[in-house]
Amino acid sequence: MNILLVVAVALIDVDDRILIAQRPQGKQLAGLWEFPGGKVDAGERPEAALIRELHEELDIAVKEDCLAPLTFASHGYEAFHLLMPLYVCRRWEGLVRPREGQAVKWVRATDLRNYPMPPADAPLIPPLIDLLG
Ligand SMILES: Nc1nc2c([nH]c(=O)n2[C@H]2C[C@H](O)[C@@H](COP(=O)(O)OP(=O)(O)OP(=O)(O)O)O2)c(=O)[nH]1
Ligand SMILES: [Mg+2]
Repeated sequence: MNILLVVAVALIDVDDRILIAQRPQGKQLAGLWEFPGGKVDAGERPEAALIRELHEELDIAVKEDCLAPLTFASHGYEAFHLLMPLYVCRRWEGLVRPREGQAVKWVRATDLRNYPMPPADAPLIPPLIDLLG
């Protein structure tokens, strides 16, 4: 069994809303809403991977000490087993600007269930509701 390590983040704004992004057409799980992030490259530290992904996908700069671990997803997909730490981040530099054509939305934790997400993400929602209400 192949374990795929993916890092993701709940970016939280001053009104306690969370950023979700819609996976672009042509990608696996296209159309579903996800937490920004992506695959950790070989030899890359998870936090460095997340900082890189946030720059690539959203054009923001995040400092490592602004990333706090919250929970993780562990989910068996057909082709691999996903292990995905979820960080929270309330501070970054720059304005969120989707660079890969993806739609983004700021939503309350209690509204996350209204957006179809990958199956791995369902267990991530209660800890976010606990944190933010
Ligand atoms: N970023 C992210 N990926 C998720 C979430 N939930 C979930 O099952 N995944 C899965 C979908 C993909 O199989 C994998 C992430 O892969 P990806 O294709 O987004 O990786 P990436 O950003 O590095 O993109 P790429 O360069 O490989 O195209 O994790 C989530 O909330 N956020
Ligand atoms: Mg990604």
